Amino acid sequence: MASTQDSPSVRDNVIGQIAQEPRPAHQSIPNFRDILSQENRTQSSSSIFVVVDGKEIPKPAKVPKESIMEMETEVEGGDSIDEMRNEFAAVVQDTKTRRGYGLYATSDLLPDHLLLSEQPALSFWMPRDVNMANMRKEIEAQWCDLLIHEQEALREEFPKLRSVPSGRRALSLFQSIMLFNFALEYSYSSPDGDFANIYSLASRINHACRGCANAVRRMDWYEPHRILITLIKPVKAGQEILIHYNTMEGSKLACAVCGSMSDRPTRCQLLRNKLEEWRLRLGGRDARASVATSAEVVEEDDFNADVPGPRLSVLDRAKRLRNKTVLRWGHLFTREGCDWLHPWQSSPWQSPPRTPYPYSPSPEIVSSSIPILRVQPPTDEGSPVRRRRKNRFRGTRT
Ligand SMILES: C[S@@+](CC[C@H](N)C(=O)[O-])C[C@H]1O[C@@H](n2cnc3c(N)ncnc32)[C@H](O)[C@@H]1O
Repeated sequence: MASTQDSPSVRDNVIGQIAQEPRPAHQSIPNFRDILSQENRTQSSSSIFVVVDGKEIPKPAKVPKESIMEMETEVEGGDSIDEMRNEFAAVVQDTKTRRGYGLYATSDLLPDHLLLSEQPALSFWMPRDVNMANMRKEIEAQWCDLLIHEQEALREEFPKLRSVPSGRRALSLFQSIMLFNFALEYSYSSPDGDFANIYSLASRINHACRGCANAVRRMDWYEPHRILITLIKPVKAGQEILIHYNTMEGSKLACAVCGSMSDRPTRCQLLRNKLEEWRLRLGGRDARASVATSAEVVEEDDFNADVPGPRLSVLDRAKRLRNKTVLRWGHLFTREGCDWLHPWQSSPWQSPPRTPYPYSPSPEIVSSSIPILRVQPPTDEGSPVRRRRKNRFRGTRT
């Protein structure tokens, strides 16, 4: 991978360009979304991140688009630092709650840390102009198009895929529906809305309200749509990583931390956030650590918004009311009755234990080797799955 340390970052360039352009008086200072959309329009470049000794160095890079495929082949196949970072930064574990599996940090990290930078393990092309039934058939066809060992690897990775057989030319209606539901549940829509991307680690992240989420997501505009998960709060080793889904699906889920059904935290959580902020301030730590400023979260999340806003059915509203009541009372109980607390909390009022920073990883973490799924074996011409799928749909896309 070419060293690009000295070159200015794409975003800096964009900011520079925006600053140089004469701006009409009525136009406000460009916000984060403007900068991102400018960046996305910079067709010939891509941002690359590199990690050295477990620390993220946002590597400013301006890479010609032609060389991106080459670099990614290198990353997919070799002992990439990027993969190492993902592997060591977070692990999938059973939350032992109704949330099922979740993603947990393996070390103590501060806000703004880029936790994951991951390529999709699988991406389904989602034609926009077809109805749900046809989309299900389309996804079924794409699944049947995969090689058996790719299907097997995915089935092993995601327990919810175990009812979907491998090596078949077609699926039964039940299997097809299971596959479709899996795709809807685990995928992040690409920024252009054309692909539903499923990631080994990022697709395991559970939902929290905006105030309680400790990370935000962003996705590369270009294929293969690498997802970037950045922390907005300090996390402790063993703490669950949570993002605000900001989708219709997310609006039906209770926040994993405070139980709020809206995108705002409960008052109790707000109070805890405030107390935590002051605790850190008094301790001379970075004050912005505790509470993500809503503005930041909104900026990043809105960029990823899949739907304009939640529109709940009567049944969903009734469920929401029921959950709200149950979860609110749950706060009165201890950890056993209150399964959304973080592992370090024995009660909702307890502050996280302090650990010195920078964190030096413990020997167990360094020596643990969590296999990373590589569904697409690297070849000289890129991934066979993607190539085959592209050929299949060539000429059919509008
Ligand atoms: C992207 S998956 C997350 C990983 C999933 N928990 C697993 O077991 O693999 C999204 C699904 O996780 C569950 N989930 C996520 N956040 C949740 C929450 N706060 N409360 C309850 N369930 C949640 C929901 O079933 C949702 O459809």
